Amino acid sequence: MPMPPLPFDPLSLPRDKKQLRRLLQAERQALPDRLERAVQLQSVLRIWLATRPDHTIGAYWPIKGEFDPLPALHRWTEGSGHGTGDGPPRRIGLPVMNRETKQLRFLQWYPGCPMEHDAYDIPKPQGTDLVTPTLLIVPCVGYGPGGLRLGYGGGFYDRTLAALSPRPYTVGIGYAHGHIPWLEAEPHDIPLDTLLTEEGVIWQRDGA
Ligand SMILES: Nc1nc2c(c(=O)[nH]1)N(C=O)[C@@H](CNc1ccc(C(=O)N[C@@H](CCC(=O)O)C(=O)O)cc1)CN2
Ligand SMILES: Nc1ncnc2c1ncn2[C@@H]1O[C@H](COP(=O)(O)OP(=O)(O)OP(=O)(O)O)[C@@H](O)[C@H]1O
Repeated sequence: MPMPPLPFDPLSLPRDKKQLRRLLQAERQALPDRLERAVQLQSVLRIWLATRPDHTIGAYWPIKGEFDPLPALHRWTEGSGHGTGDGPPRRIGLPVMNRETKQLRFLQWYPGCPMEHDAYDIPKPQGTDLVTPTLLIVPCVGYGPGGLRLGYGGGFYDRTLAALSPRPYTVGIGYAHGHIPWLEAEPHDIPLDTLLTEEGVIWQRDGA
């Protein structure tokens, strides 16, 4: 289903990364039809997940108007191995920041599990099992060509991905207004494998 045009002017995006992050977050909060876009993105994510072989997925608890991936993921946990009905259990992990290494680890989450706040006041699971996701759902403030991602500027995902072996598959998720056609990679940027918006699978790395 095509969405109505976005009410923002992409030509007005500032070149300065700090200002760009701030503007895109304000645009996201101000999206007049964010609910409709979120519903559309839930369905894009749910359908895309059905193509994946994973049993453990790392996600995030939405903040600052981010898309909430947890409804689609919770539904995913209720299915099992490629529709055969009896695959291994499916698990969701949420990120926990390590202050020293500035990397993320993932603790199992299920609806109603014990939670506490992290250093940025983001809810995180408390005392649940550490999990090893084979797929990471990565929230994007913005995104550029070739799977390039703009986050909040902490560098947590890049650091985490640089340290992980094997590296999980990464799917970036965000609303279409976050498209920055001229965004350029910095040396530490690790491109995403796939990008999803409410408009569908908008990018996929060759061979991914
Ligand atoms: N929902 C969600 N959870 C997540 C992330 C994310 O992007 N989204 N992260 C992805 O890495 C990690 C947390 N990273 C974050 C980094 C910065 C800020 C933040 O609020 N930054 C302030 C500026 C703070 C400063 O300059 O010191 C801001 O944006 O106003 C929040 C989360 C792990 N959890
Ligand atoms: N692998 C790494 N090793 C060391 N420093 C890194 C690494 N990756 C990123 N950084 C540092 O983290 C900082 C923020 O990176 P960047 O601007 O790419 O953040 P971001 O991806 O937008 O944020 P986030 O992942 O937290 O949402 C940069 O100053 C960068 O030097």
